[in-house]
Amino acid sequence: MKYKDHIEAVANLQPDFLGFIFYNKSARNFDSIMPDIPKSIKKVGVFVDEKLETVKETIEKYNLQAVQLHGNETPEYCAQINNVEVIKVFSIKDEFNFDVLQPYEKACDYYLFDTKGKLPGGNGYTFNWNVLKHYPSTKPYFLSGGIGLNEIESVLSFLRRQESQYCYALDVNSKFEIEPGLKNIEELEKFITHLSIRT
Ligand SMILES: O=C(O)c1ccccc1NCC(=O)[C@H](O)[C@H](O)COP(=O)(O)O
Repeated sequence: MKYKDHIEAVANLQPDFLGFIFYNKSARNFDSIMPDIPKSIKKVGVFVDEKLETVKETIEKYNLQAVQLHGNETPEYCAQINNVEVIKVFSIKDEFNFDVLQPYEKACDYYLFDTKGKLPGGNGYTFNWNVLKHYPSTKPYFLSGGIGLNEIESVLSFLRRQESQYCYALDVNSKFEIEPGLKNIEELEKFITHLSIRT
């Protein structure tokens, strides 16, 4: 299957967001022609401490609707990205000081909680979601990090708990891959089906 057809197969699953990695140290770095994707799906550019100008140019070039920032981007940096949604990523292991969110409250649209690991993203491990019992904000957040088919029961259990009140989306990646950048469509389909029938 051509890469373009593969992306279209993922888009056929009708996710709310579809991420494209713009980080040349990643094995998933996107350096291709953007296929036509239904307008209902937001195309997300994933960046790590990228130059603001490059982020803005990439938004224009690929007509992105959101950016996901995995580096040490400051609130001031986030605030300078206009006309698209800004998802600021925070990496968590066993503990997290939620005070760091306060300066970002006005500067971004969503938080994304990922697992701290060797790489700035795509590490394939879950973090201790109990940490989110102390989530102090009302800003919607994405839950991410190591979520795969084996996590369905724990995700469903999490979604029934109070700390998931502001959980807006689930972000999945390496646990659904045949190889970096190539998703397993059947497994993604299973995941979506299980979650939409049983929540
Ligand atoms: O996936 C990458 O290669 C990557 C590299 C640099 C920054 C971010 C990256 N991925 C970001 C994601 O959105 C992942 O979905 C998120 O980190 C969770 O990944 P995984 O643990 O593999 O589910």
